[in-house]
Amino acid sequence: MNSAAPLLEVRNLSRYFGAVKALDNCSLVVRPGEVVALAGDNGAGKTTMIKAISGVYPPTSGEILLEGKPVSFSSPEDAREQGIETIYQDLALADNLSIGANIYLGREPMKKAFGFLPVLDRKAMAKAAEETMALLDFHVKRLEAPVSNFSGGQRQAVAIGRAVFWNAKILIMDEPTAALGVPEQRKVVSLIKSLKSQGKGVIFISHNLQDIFAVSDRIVVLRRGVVAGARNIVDTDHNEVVKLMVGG
Ligand SMILES: Nc1ncnc2c1ncn2[C@@H]1O[C@H](COP(=O)(O)OP(=O)(O)OP(=O)(O)O)[C@@H](O)[C@H]1O
Repeated sequence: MNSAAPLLEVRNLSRYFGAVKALDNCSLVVRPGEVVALAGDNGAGKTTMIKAISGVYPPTSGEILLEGKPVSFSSPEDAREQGIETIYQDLALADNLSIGANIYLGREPMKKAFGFLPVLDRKAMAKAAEETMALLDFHVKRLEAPVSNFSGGQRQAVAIGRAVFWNAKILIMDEPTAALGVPEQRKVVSLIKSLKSQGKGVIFISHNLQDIFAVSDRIVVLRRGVVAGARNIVDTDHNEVVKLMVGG
């Protein structure tokens, strides 16, 4: 059992959209090196939960604590700066750019050429790409190739690498394996394991119970906006999780 102090604590979080209680009094905890799966049927509140944690929606009520301190986020950029990075299914990569350029996307490193002219620091980008991908133990033949050349799993690695490079403490992943073939799903599962070993906290949404059981320490099941159950993965099985998801 992981008894470290929580990296992230969500306390009694609610988010209403008019009369719709998308999330009602939901709590969860993520410790360093822990993977927490967020599961639930369509409309259960998973997306609302990650959007509330990542600064997209202010909660209607409740508290978010990061390393024990209450935080509030004015935007996803603000959440990112405080260490919470969300990777959506579209990955937000610029396809025509290299891994290094994607890592620095919107935060391009500049250097002075000839003592005065600011130019892109391509060496810094290449170094970031090399070091980050090595840290994730993920290897591609040509680091400088546009990321459009890469497979779905490799692109997922680039998006994860970017978050790691910028010191994310918590990575939230929305269906990271959904659009991938089986070998690529395995790669992403091993990437998530490497995040664990670096002490990151991971929250991931998945409909795929096999992936959930392969990589998670705990599972939080939402149903109609409330936490239907939270289990250590070793204490539950597919049957129980499905029951929690559908109710009754
Ligand atoms: N912006 C919004 N305005 C009004 N209602 C919303 C909004 N976003 C979500 N909801 C409602 O809140 C509930 C939870 O939706 P949410 O998208 O969080 O579920 P989900 O578990 O992510 O579902 P899915 O697996 O289908 O993506 C649903 O009833 C949804 O219709």
